[in-house]
Amino acid sequence: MCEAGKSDHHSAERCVDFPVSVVLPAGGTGERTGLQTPKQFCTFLGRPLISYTIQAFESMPWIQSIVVAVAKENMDLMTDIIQRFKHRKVRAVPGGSTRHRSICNGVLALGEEERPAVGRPKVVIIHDAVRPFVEEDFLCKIAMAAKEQGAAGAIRPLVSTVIATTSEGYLDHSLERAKYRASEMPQGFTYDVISQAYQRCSESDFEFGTECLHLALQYCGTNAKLIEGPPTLWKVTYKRDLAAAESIIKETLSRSACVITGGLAEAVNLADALRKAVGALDMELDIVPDLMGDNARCLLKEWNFIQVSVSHSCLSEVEAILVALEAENRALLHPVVVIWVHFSRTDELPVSERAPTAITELASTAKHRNILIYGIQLKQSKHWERSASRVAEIASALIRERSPALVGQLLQA
Ligand SMILES: Nc1ccn([C@@H]2O[C@H](COP(=O)(O)OP(=O)(O)OP(=O)(O)O)[C@@H](O)[C@H]2O)c(=O)n1
Ligand SMILES: O=C(CO)[C@H](O)[C@H](O)COP(=O)(O)O
Repeated sequence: MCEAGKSDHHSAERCVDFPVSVVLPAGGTGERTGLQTPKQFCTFLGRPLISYTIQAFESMPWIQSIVVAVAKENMDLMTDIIQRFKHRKVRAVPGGSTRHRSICNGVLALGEEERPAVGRPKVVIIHDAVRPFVEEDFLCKIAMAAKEQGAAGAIRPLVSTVIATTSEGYLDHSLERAKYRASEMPQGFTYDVISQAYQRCSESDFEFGTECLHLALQYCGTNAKLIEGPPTLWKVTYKRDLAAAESIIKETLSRSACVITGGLAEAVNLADALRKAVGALDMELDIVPDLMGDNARCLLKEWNFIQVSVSHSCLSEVEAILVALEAENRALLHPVVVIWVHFSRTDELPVSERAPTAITELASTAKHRNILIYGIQLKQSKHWERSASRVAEIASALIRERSPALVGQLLQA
């Protein structure tokens, strides 16, 4: 059995040693958001929601292929998203007029796979495109249970009581809440169970049904294993859910940063003071002298960089970070934040007066490459440690907000 709870690719790969493919229904219009754009194509930090969901699955090495079912009118848009964000395992197929029809098209497409390297899957995971936060250890449990039982699905406790109403709008009866669960996604099925369920189900199921697990039970006699999932599995349904999703994405990107000091004693002291101060703001800092050799691992790990420059140094250190980030193609999926902290001596003219436009110009070029540069200035003085906690507050706010409007600004600590 899987070493449940461990979110590392290797343990998941050891557990899931059979072919798994994913169907993402993304053919809806998102009427309940009240927006023109279907919610799966709404963008967060410059990237559509559907790309976040795809990326979550694509990053798991044991997922062999992903089929996305989209409305015909959005097929070009979807193809563009797949190319722009370099999704490698994905194929788009036409969706249907209901969610079940879209899922069925995706399952059929898995059976008609033409690429010889991608065989018919043992297990098919079905997951709404509008649930972007899927964790590997949980998905692993669903895949394993689906292989063993034929079907498995995520559940959550109900937050409200479910009641039945009379046709006149009065209370008929209420259900005992503790006995019931909300059925969420992902769900997993053996390929044979889900394909037979869709071959056998009725037009009425296709038109009005909302539950794939029910089709497996009714048409294949397969009782699904139910597994309680994390709260982040919730479905983006209303406009407020889009704001909540954006806030979770920003929070995930803001947990840590890499501080580059150049090895100078004053910069290292400042970096240590920053580390203490951001600790109180729930952020962790890695402090390195440069991004060479082993330290280059920060380029692969971090979305945020703080370059501490002392005295007369210029923006060349920031330029070097940009070159390194571009070489790694780091800003493809998320905007990367680079904060230049300039620590000047008391007798020195502030950068804002020496080279007022340098940071603005550099930031404006970098912004087109999805790298957001901000500047913070502080002077060495007896009270510089107090200023250091101010730098930490400003840096943490810039990292959390990732505001394109503030790029190129040189703020005073
Ligand atoms: N004909 C449809 C309808 C829905 N879906 C997908 O099923 C998932 C869950 O459905 P839901 O949240 O109901 O999405 P919408 O149908 O788009 O929303 P609404 O009901 O508010 O219109 C979404 O990823 C949606 O794109 C689909 O693939 N094909
Ligand atoms: O969670 C579910 C799985 O059983 C829902 O049925 C699914 O997400 C469809 O959503 P909606 O009914 O809003 O189209």
